[in-house]
Amino acid sequence: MEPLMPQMMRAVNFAAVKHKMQRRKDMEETPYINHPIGVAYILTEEGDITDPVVIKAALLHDTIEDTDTSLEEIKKNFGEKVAAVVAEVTDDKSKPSAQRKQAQIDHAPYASHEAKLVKLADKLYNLRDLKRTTPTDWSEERVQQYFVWASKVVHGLRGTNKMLEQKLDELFQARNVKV
Ligand SMILES: Nc1nc2c(ncn2[C@@H]2O[C@H](COP(=O)(O)OP(=O)(O)O)[C@@H](OP(=O)(O)OP(=O)(O)O)[C@H]2O)c(=O)[nH]1
Ligand SMILES: [Mn+2]
Repeated sequence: MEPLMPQMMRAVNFAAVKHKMQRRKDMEETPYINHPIGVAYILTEEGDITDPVVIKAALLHDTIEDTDTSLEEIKKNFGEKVAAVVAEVTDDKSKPSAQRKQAQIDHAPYASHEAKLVKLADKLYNLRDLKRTTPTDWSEERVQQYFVWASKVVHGLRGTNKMLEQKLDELFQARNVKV
């Protein structure tokens, strides 16, 4: 087995190369790669997660959805397990947004433990990002709707990681969103 350090560096570099043209929707146009790195960091730092499959999947979680990356490419470079988790957290972008949002709510309870961890950290990052700054062209109502929707997805992810769920609940409660 290849040592862990080069394995992790390959994942972080792959994500950086794939997301290099992409920016977040905030006014500062933050580099998109801050998000997948931040999601992986939430898992190690706040979730106490050390499973390399989960951390690699977190680093790679938006590559298929948001870049030209194929599932085959993830398989070839990172193996079947990581690819399966990334596939599980990838929205079908050929579907309209409302259907994709509903699908996340419907599928959350049936996701693997690994995929649930990535989804919890992804939501935690994005909700914190909404607290930090509002994406350009989002109304206050849209922000609130995102919190309400995220709480429904998180409902289906419960029983996975106490610490992450606790921190998500604090964010929902601060917005008066029922948990
Ligand atoms: N809060 C926030 N989100 C931003 C920003 N820039 C990009 N995003 C991304 O936008 C997505 C949420 O925006 P929506 O309009 O609801 O989703 P959509 O792009 O998939 O239609 C998230 O995708 P995702 O990571 O795939 O997660 P999810 O929303 O599908 O769970 C998030 O990562 C930003 O500045 N702030
Ligand atoms: Mn994401």
